[in-house]
Amino acid sequence: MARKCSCSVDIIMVRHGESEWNLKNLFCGWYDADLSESGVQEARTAGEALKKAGFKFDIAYTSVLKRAQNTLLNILDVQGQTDLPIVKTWRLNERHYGALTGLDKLATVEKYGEEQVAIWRRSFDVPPPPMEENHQYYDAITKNPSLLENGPSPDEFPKTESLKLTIERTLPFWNDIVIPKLRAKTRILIVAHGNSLRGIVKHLERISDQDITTYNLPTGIPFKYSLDPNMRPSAPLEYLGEPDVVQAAIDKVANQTKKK
Ligand SMILES: O=C(OP(=O)(O)O)[C@H](O)COP(=O)(O)O
Repeated sequence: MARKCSCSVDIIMVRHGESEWNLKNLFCGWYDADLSESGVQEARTAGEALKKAGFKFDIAYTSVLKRAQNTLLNILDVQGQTDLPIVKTWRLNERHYGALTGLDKLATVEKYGEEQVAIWRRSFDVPPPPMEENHQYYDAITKNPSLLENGPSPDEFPKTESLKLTIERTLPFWNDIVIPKLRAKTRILIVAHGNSLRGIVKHLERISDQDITTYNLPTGIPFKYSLDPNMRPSAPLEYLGEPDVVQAAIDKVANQTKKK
């Protein structure tokens, strides 16, 4: 009888809980907004879901931005692995939202129209206009100590990013760091952002440039991939949450640019 092979390996990813700027409905990108009160609660609920499902990890990866880092710390606090090694990388940062950083999403729709904002927000390869030095948040971003310590080199530092550009700097992390660890059966938790994770999901599920434009990830709900020996998922991502709760959280993100 042929031996059954448990060759698949799981990886868990989470978009951080609601941030103060998600709550205010502002484009955030590389601005270092912290979690809102509900964001902290979402993170703790994510920790409970992981604990209930019995997940244990060997290492966690997160971005250099505090909304992702604090989500991770809250998850680990609840799930019981506060001593887990944590690696921070700018390659998991949210996409840089360029000149849109700090703008209200609905006010931006009113000024530029729904179609233009949809292109900036969800098109695959059209970046928002670049952030110039006179931008209100230029110094807050370029002088953020966390970004100076663990960020990109000055020549890699973006002024804006499309999803395509975001994927181009996230994939080296996936291919060079995550894949070898997964091959060694390391149990990995990644806590990152809406668009850096959309990039990874697009890559794994081979979602087309067109279809990714309507794909949204909810805040604070962990999802799992089981990857085969070729590091390909045999199925779409699986959320650790009730389907109606997941769908409501996805719709909330999709509707951020729609009038109530
Ligand atoms: O910073 C952001 O994402 P994040 O809250 O996942 O870090 C963006 O403002 C998300 O906005 P979007 O969903 O309009 O791309």
